[in-house]
Amino acid sequence: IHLKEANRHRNCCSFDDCKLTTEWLLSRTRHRPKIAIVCGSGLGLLADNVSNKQTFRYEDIPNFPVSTVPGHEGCLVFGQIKGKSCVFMQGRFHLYEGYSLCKVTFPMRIFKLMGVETIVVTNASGGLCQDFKVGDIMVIKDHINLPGFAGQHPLCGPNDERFGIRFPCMSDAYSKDLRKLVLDITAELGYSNFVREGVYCMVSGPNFETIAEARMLHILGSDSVGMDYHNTRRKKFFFTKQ
Ligand SMILES: O=P(O)(O)O[C@H]1O[C@H](CO)[C@@H](O)[C@H]1O
Ligand code: HPA
Repeated sequence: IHLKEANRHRNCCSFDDCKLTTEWLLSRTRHRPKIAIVCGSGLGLLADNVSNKQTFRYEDIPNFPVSTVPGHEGCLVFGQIKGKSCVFMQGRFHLYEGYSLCKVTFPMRIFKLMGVETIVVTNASGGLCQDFKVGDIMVIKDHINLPGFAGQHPLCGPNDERFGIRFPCMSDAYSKDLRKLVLDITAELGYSNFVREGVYCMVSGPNFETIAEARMLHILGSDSVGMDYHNTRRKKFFFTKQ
């Protein structure tokens, strides 16, 4: 038990650590998801209505951190939506919980090893754009990784090419096709008046921004700000709810 607890905080994000966790999961589920959905604060209910549901508590998964924030259930849920296998994170990890960014992003490596190709990330965030209203949904088209500027980055350290290249290109981080799909579908549903596109800025939290900080982030080009690490590569996109 002590070792299990220690591993939650130990970095243990090596290829072998990730392989162990992936094999543990794949030997316990028949699901082979191609889509992963990360549920932000209060959005865990997205996983409630999947068929053939199978749930693992984070505390039972080797090397997985646990959720410590209210509104983050702490479960990995496998299931099908319209016949497509998906995996949901009911609760994500944050830098402000005391986890390293390597640990915060650990599930992304597991998803990659499991064969996931598309990641949908959702979170609660603060609107900076004057046109946004409380409750609007923003589809993220690009981001500013503020902690990354100060060396807080999960890809710092030795690079294992099995996970990807040393210098990933980020000029097309969020899939244009998927973003268009969201905008088309929400328009069809008549939601266009509260669905926006914009630039998300990550800060470490846990305090919300001062007025001066919020103004600065807006001047720098951010439309919304949150404490969630979403630094992703291709084929991924995410929503953020203001
Ligand atoms: O939806 P989540 O991930 O919780 O995002 C944001 O919401 C919480 C603050 O209200 C913080 O955790 C912040 O990161
Ligand atoms: O206004 C905010 N700022 C940072 N993180 C947040 N998460 C929810 N709202 C906010």
